[in-house]
Amino acid sequence: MAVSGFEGFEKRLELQFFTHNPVIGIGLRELDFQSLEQVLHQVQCTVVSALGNRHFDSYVLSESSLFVYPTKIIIKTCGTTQLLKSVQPFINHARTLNLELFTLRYTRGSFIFPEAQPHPHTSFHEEVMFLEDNIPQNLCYKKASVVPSKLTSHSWHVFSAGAVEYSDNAPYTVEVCMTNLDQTLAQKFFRHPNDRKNGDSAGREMTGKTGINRINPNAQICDFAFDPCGYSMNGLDGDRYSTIHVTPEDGFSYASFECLGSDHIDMAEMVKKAVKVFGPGTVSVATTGAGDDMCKRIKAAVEDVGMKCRSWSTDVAPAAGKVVFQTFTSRRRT
Ligand SMILES: C[S@+](CC[C@H](N)C(=O)[O-])C[C@H]1O[C@@H](n2cnc3c(N)ncnc32)[C@H](O)[C@@H]1O
Repeated sequence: MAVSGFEGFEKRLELQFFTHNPVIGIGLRELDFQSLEQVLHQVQCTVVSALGNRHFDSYVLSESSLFVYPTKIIIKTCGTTQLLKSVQPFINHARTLNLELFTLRYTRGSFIFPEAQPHPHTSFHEEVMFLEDNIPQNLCYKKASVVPSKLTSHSWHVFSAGAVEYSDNAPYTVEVCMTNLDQTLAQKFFRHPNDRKNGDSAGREMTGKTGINRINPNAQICDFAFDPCGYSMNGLDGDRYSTIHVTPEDGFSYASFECLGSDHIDMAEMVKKAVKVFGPGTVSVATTGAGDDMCKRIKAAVEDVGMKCRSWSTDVAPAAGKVVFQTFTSRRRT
């Protein structure tokens, strides 16, 4: 944990694999728990809770979340974890299952405590160099971008690489980062001393009391409350995941909401409900692979809960598609 405070902003890595085998079966889900733990050990985090369904496995980590699909891995870690150290081990494990990497996407916001980050995360430049050194040569459609905003402390860092160009039918993702949480709402993510609960039961209680369970009522939820404070959850709704992580400590409070998009869910409504849970002073929304209509709907939904859009920036990467980065500040608190 950083000396100055806990770094809530996550680093997120998405790895997509392909196989020449026409029958994929459970693919990467075949990796045993011990192998996953070995990779997580290099990243410097552990599994605290797990839940799977017919489509994928989800793990709540001591620092955020891991999702394993048959041909895709999404891992998101915060604090001073060394996320990019998982790239090579995951590629090697996948090879044992005849799966080859064909796209990689790394994203993160701007750290609150950048000076506390260890190698290979001391700067975006270092992260990009490390990635370039650790991905196969055939991932030739590459781009690194820092997508700016009008809020100087918020920019969106994206590195993507693919063996093929981005295709429009890939699902879109929405990554919401919130800082300066309303103190009364953040207090709900502190445990009561001597509550005689474990991380799972205290997490379940927070999920209900904060309204997180109403963001997507169809989702199965795997939740965990840290001691004395902090909360993480993974939501499973068919083949779509969602995830929330909360650092409630005043001075560096942070919460994130992330969800995989589809035509079957009202994403804008979900983002709106998630922002309402935390009453943040600042919100950023990074949408990857969605159309402008969806981004406009999300903007309107966030503005509906007392936020004002301050900036809207766009970047296009050959392997990731269009990235829209929007920032908002609270009308109430400015
Ligand atoms: C892992 S959670 C959520 C992470 C997420 N990226 C975020 O900051 O919203 C982090 C919160 O849990 C608290 N916490 C308590 N014990 C922890 C532990 N053993 N490992 C990581 N975080 C812990 C931290 O102080 C922080 O408030």
